[in-house]
Amino acid sequence: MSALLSVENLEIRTADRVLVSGISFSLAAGERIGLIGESGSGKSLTALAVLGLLPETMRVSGSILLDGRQVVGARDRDLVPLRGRSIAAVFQEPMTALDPLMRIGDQVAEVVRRRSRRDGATLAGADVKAKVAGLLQRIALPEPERIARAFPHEISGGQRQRAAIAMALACRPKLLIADEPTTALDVTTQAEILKLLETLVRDEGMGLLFISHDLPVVATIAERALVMRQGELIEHGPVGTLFDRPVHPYTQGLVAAARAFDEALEAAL
Ligand SMILES: Nc1ncnc2c1ncn2[C@@H]1O[C@H](COP(=O)(O)OP(=O)(O)OP(=O)(O)O)[C@@H](O)[C@H]1O
Repeated sequence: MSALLSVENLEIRTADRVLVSGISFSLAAGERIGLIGESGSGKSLTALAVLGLLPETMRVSGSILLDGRQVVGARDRDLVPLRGRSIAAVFQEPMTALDPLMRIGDQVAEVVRRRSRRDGATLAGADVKAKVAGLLQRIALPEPERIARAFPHEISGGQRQRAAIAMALACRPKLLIADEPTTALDVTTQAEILKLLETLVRDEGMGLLFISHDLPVVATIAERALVMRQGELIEHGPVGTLFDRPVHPYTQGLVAAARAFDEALEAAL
């Protein structure tokens, strides 16, 4: 089976610094991969490269084949059809995806309309409304009708992230990139959003590239994980193996820290 995403020897540099180098991995349709590493290790830049959204000042080399299309070196207008149909993203701060001056329901409706136009269909107003209601229901928002009428600042951070997820879902992408989607939320909301993402990705058969600095969080949602450090990929494998038999001292440190945290938590209970 050919990969949905295949990254080979990716290098990202500015005029005077190599920020990411020698990254190679592939992701099959429906597969869930975690990208883990400390702050500044190059996770977000790798994700932005896959989305074709790196700042213009950065030079990219290597190959990123997404759904059969080469992203490296592609013109932005050639990538527009890929975004939304093949790939969508959810970021740490939901306000990056939301328009502060537009009601939540209208924003989701906009994506539903755009997606159906790309499929060559024009939906009637009532059909759009029904699809928006269905999406808001699927992301388990309380009072979906009130939230559909609300502006982003009138709902909570967790609700905003759910709305951003609804917009990504409305694209029906083959691959979802989730870059630290729960970091800005409190612990209970984090767990709820993780569960929601996991269910949706499984139900839709979407591929997932889940970025986090938190190994236990990655372990709950991904099948395989890639560990990055200082712009390089230092270890990868099934999450169970990484947890039980980490090879690189950095990964060993991550596992030890996660275990120590678990033990401290248990002792406190
Ligand atoms: N626009 C930019 N210009 C120059 N350097 C940048 C830019 N964006 C990121 N970097 C640098 O590239 C490196 C990788 O950054 P990146 O954002 O990918 O890290 P990360 O692993 O996602 O970190 P975090 O977990 O903190 O988000 C860092 O050293 C960062 O300072």
